[in-house]
Amino acid sequence: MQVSVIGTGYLGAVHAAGLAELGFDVVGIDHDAAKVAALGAGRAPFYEPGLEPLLRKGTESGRLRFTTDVAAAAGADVHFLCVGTPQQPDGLRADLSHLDAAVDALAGVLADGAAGRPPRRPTLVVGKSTVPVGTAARLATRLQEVAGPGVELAWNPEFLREGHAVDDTLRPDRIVLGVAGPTGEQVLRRVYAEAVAAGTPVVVSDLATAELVKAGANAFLATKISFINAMAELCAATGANVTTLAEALGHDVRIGRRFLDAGLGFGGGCLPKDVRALRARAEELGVDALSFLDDVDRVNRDRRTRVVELASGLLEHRLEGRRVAALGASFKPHSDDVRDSPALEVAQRLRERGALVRVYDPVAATTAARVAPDLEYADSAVTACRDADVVLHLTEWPEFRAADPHAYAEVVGRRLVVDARNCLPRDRWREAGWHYVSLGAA
Ligand SMILES: NC(=O)c1ccc[n+]([C@@H]2O[C@H](COP(=O)([O-])OP(=O)(O)OC[C@H]3O[C@@H](n4cnc5c(N)ncnc54)[C@H](O)[C@@H]3O)[C@@H](O)[C@H]2O)c1
Ligand SMILES: O=c1ccn([C@@H]2O[C@H](COP(=O)(O)OP(=O)(O)O[C@H]3O[C@H](CO)[C@@H](O)[C@H](O)[C@H]3O)[C@@H](O)[C@H]2O)c(=O)[nH]1
Repeated sequence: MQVSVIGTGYLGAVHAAGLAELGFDVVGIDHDAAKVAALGAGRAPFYEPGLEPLLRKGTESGRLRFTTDVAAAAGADVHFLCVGTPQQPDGLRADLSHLDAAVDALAGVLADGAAGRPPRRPTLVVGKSTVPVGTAARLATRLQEVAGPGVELAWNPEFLREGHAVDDTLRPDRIVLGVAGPTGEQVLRRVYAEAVAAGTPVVVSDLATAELVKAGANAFLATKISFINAMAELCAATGANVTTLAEALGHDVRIGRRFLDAGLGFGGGCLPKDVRALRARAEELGVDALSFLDDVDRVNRDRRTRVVELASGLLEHRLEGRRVAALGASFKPHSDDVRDSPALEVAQRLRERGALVRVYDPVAATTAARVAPDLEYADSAVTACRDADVVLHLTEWPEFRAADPHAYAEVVGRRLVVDARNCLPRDRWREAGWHYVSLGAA
């Protein structure tokens, strides 16, 4: 089976490499020539553990290639849409212009009689991008108008996590198939045959339900994080400990411990924008019941302010010229993605207030420097801490948790640390002479 993957960013590049690994002939299409060149040479244009070996294996076998030319999709039987659906400038709704452009370009290639296209070949187009409910039905109509009735659209949302993307792609925890016609389920079951044989549950639905599964999953995860962060505020006000609280709540299997890590809150290219887009879409449809998502977003944004204020307070609210060491820049560990990164926002806000902020991140210095060039970047945590008046632990990379607080203590100006991810070994830091402050525990 020949497959095209349109949009080869964090989602599409891994999906394309994963499908080649499963034995399909794959062409990845993206209009970013630099990305295409890197991928074609077997190099990942972003940090994702395990992706490069897969890319190299695929490209060397000839099963995986990349191009900027959408006409290369003509020979494929299945086309996956993986382009971005970022936030519109209003900061709420999803911007579907990339997806519309990709569908229009693909429809032109798939139209009966288009150059290089065998006539009347049945074709499946599969949306994987995260979209507001109703998008798939609109795109299905658009595709059939331009490309003819032989082209069917399905929606197959993606649940991969950055930092675990390869494993999540090859061994997903569920497969959701939103289908509108006879071939969608049949073809996608062939695509995912290996995972299905290994016992991965498959949920088949209509298009709208599939779109809502994805939006619902991310909104639920975000709600869980904001819930524990709201409880962390209460812990801070009462001297209770949010980590112990989360542990005890998590023993109830109906609740579960995962996604109850209180701290600086959620960021990235997915959760923040998807929560806002779901809220905005519900409002457009006249459904007010999801208005609580405004609070989920507000609680989350407040965490960043709280860390800025905590750091400022420790420095007697005189930030001008004070040295701040920021440990972490990416939105989460094992990723170099700084889209809506809480860590980077805190660093930038302190810089705007006059602090001299030196950042260290094991992999995200390059991506961070692109969007925040006015911060200083160090090549090690110890270098970032040199002469610092306060140290902020902002992204929970394992190396920060494992570090010896004595090593940092020897180089800093003052032994003040804000553990914005609540996971440094506080007793060890205190024993090493640090004034340790966290978000949600005394
Ligand atoms: N990043 C994730 O972990 C993840 C996981 C699940 C779902 N998603 C969803 O997947 C979608 C893509 O997310 P991403 O993080 O990979 O975004 P991204 O910005 O990393 O990648 C999108 C890619 O699409 C390309 N593109 C845009 N318009 C194009 C066009 N007309 N033709 C060809 N290429 C085009 C861009 O150049 C870019 O390389 C979004 O809807 C996102 O919400 C992302
Ligand atoms: O208990 C927790 C868990 C996570 N986070 C933060 O939440 C954000 C998102 O984390 P995570 O969900 O692991 O990262 P993503 O790679 O953005 O993955 C989410 O977004 C993807 C894109 O839609 C989905 O495919 C995934 O299923 C969904 O988990 C990060 O900033 C984390 O630091 C917390 O603050 N506390």
